[in-house]
Amino acid sequence: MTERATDPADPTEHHRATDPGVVVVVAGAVYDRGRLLAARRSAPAELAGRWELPGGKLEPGESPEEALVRELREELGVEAEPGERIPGEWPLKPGYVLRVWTARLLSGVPRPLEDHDELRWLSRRELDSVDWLDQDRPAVAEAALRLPQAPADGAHD
Ligand SMILES: Nc1nc2c([nH]c(=O)n2[C@H]2C[C@H](O)[C@@H](COP(=O)(O)OP(=O)(O)OP(=O)(O)O)O2)c(=O)[nH]1
Repeated sequence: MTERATDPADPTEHHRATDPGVVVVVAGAVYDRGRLLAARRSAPAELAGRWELPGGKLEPGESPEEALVRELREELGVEAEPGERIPGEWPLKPGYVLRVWTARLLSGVPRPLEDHDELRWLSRRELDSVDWLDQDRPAVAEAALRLPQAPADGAHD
């Protein structure tokens, strides 16, 4: 069984997830050095070849942040730390909504282990260079607004 949302219409809804009507998909706007991670789906056929934010369905008893950490570990082989939720909620297919959290890589190099066949790190000006799933575009636009500045060339820590 998959965990479901209470009020898919309420963008202020952060953590309640009990409505039997809607499946919550939690995805990560994973940032590293001023770039956003994009993942190309390998399945199902109708989504294959399109790009998305990595993540997956909230499982019963999990917080969204826990789900995100689990999904990024399973799909990409990395450890990540969730940050803020990106305000908003985006309908996917009927009965599914997308919620997005920012995330920062703690360790590992992302690899397309599950559900994806290619990964790319995109700078702000490269964000339109991949064919995002239509339903992800508003979330990606919001994620872009929060893209941390890349360290300046030659900058010292
Ligand atoms: N992860 C993710 N899924 C998305 C996005 N946009 C979008 O339409 N989807 C769809 C694809 C899938 O139908 C559904 C998420 O399912 P999934 O297959 O990624 O989730 P999962 O890992 O929990 O799936 P499962 O294999 O355990 O069933 O939402 C997105 O940005 N990220």
